[in-house]
Amino acid sequence: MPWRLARAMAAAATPLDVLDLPVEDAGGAVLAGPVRARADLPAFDAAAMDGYAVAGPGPWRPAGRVLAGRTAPGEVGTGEAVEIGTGAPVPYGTRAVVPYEAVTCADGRLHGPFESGRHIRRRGEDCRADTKVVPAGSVVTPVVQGLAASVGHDLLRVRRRPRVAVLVTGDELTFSGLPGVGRVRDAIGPMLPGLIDWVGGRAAPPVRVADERASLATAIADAEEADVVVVCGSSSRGAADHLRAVLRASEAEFLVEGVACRPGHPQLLARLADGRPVVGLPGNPYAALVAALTLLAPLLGALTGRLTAGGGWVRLDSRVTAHPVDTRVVAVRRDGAKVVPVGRDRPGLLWGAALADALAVVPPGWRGEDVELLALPSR
Ligand SMILES: Nc1nc2c(c(=O)[nH]1)N[C@H]1C(S)=C(S)[C@@H](COP(=O)(O)OP(=O)(O)OC[C@H]3O[C@@H](n4cnc5c(N)ncnc54)[C@H](O)[C@@H]3O)O[C@H]1N2
Ligand code: MOO
Repeated sequence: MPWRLARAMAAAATPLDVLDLPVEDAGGAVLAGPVRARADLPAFDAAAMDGYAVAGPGPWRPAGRVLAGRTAPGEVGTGEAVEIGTGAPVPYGTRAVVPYEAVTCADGRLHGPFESGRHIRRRGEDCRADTKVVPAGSVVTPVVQGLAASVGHDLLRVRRRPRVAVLVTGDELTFSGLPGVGRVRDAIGPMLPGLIDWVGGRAAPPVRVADERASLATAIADAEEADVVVVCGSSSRGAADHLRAVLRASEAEFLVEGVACRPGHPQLLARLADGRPVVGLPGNPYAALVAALTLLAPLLGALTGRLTAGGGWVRLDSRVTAHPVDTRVVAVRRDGAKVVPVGRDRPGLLWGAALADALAVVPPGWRGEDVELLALPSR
């Protein structure tokens, strides 16, 4: 299947259910509806400077004080100056606030410039009640949490974060210490939880599965709590690769079975009989990363209802060569206005991707047109 179509297949999943979370706990979730202001902002006419609220030109006679937090601001009359703190509600009749620095005192009178409307934040001037301030599908970032609180929200309606089971196959894998003859350190188990979290899911700790058909079938069946099951390795056609056979035997429906891309062509997406998706990632770690960004990231994005934020389209260094029929996915970094290949991105090696700013999607037969960038997790 062409790379772009495979990605679109993954992105067609139906979003999960919604829940209301306290603003403080909603970080990282995706908004199920827009955030609307629940009140005018500011909610009252307020001083923007520490100084004096006045009703017209000076000189003024000092007439009391209002500090922030007061609810009854009183009144300011002609020729009066009410001392006021930034953020405090201005007294009725205020036409300007004159900052302390601009005021001098002589003969018991205050003197200073008067400019009608100056240094008053009028009710609703930042935003009116019911204005949509953040669109549905946005990620609740720390800034969104702050804004949501400013406009009066205690709870935010978000999509449930998909729970992802990660099954790591490969009898040759070791999980600590050095690789050696016939022994390969698991690199996908340590990579996936952070990547899944970054795209809005929640990964359970990776589960090791022996290269046996029955073990893989049992592990998939046991992952019943998961909204998505990811199988690492076992995606190809070798004697120890059982994923396709297990899925066929369980009457799963294949949505994507192989993608015309390099690396990562054996990746797959299927739907279990109960509707839950299974993503098969190739065992080669860089191929697994490419597949995770091709199928898993758009799938989790769709389940959370996340607005797709592409990495943008850029001009790519002409040293990159295209493949005649497959899409190439290449580790790149920005170098001024250009994007250049990092190298060290063979299927089994994460070195290039670890140094890269993004992965560039180079279509088959590419001849120098702008290419799409896939963002990589930055932390
Ligand atoms: N006859 C064919 N053989 C292969 C094809 C093919 O089209 N026809 N495709 C090749 C490509 S491309 C890839 S990628 C691999 C995919 O294989 P699997 O997904 O079945 O994975 P394994 O065979 O188990 O492992 C491949 C390779 O990756 C290493 N590996 C596996 N898991 C991990 C892990 N968690 N961390 C680090 N390294 C891992 C494993 O030791 C192997 O070296 O198939 C090719 N063959
Ligand atoms: O397509 Mo494989 O996934 O290159 O290593």
